[in-house]
Amino acid sequence: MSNPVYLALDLPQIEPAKALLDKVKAHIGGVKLGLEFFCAHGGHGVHEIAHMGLPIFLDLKFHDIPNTVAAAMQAVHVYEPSIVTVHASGGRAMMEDAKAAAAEGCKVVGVTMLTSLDENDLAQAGVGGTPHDHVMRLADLAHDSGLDGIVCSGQEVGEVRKQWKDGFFVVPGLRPNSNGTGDQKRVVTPRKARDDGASVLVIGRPISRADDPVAAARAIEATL
Ligand SMILES: O=C(O)c1cc(=O)[nH]c(=O)n1[C@@H]1O[C@H](COP(=O)(O)O)[C@@H](O)[C@H]1O
Repeated sequence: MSNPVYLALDLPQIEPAKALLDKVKAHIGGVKLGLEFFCAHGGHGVHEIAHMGLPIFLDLKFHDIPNTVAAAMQAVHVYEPSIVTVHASGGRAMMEDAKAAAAEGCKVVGVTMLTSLDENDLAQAGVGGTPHDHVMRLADLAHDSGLDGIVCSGQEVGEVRKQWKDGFFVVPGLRPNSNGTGDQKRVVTPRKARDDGASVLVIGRPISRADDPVAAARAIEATL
């Protein structure tokens, strides 16, 4: 892929979302439509964005019993996504069935530990060890379940890439500088994530909330 940046189009209104995408599309490689977009605009909104010509990453983070996730995976064939997310903590049978139900050529990736969490959050949930341990454990499970790759932070992607050489790794929680990490706790720069082996760089607010989104997208592209 020439440009690994997928813009997270987390916007509550469809027309501003389309206008933003139209402005920055020359400087990104794809678009990520997540829970906020899907709940606000539904399948119709996905089709409208797909018509703009960029690959679609449908980030609905499926997490349910295997039968339900497999049916949901079949239902999203209609959007022809290039990437779909499930939660790796949904377990082996769920991931196996999700991958079996995915369309040919669609990458199914397992969300390991959200980039908004740190070691304290793990401890509060009763999970021992470091984020690194937790991500590596779930990466092994996702690999053994036949997924194409995982979602993890840029702080782990280098180690995961060493273990899973042909994996497809999606990295969010990216900040081009130290300003405004917001709700993200495990952040790195886009350049570091790419150098450490990320396949896709998910970037939202550093572009969508910038005073000049085109300049922001261009500046990120120039660092890669
Ligand atoms: O699956 C994701 O895309 C995801 C996983 C994760 O661990 N952390 C994470 O931030 N994301 C998504 O990546 C995007 C990050 O947005 P920004 O923090 O605005 O760049 C959001 O759309 C999140 O839903």
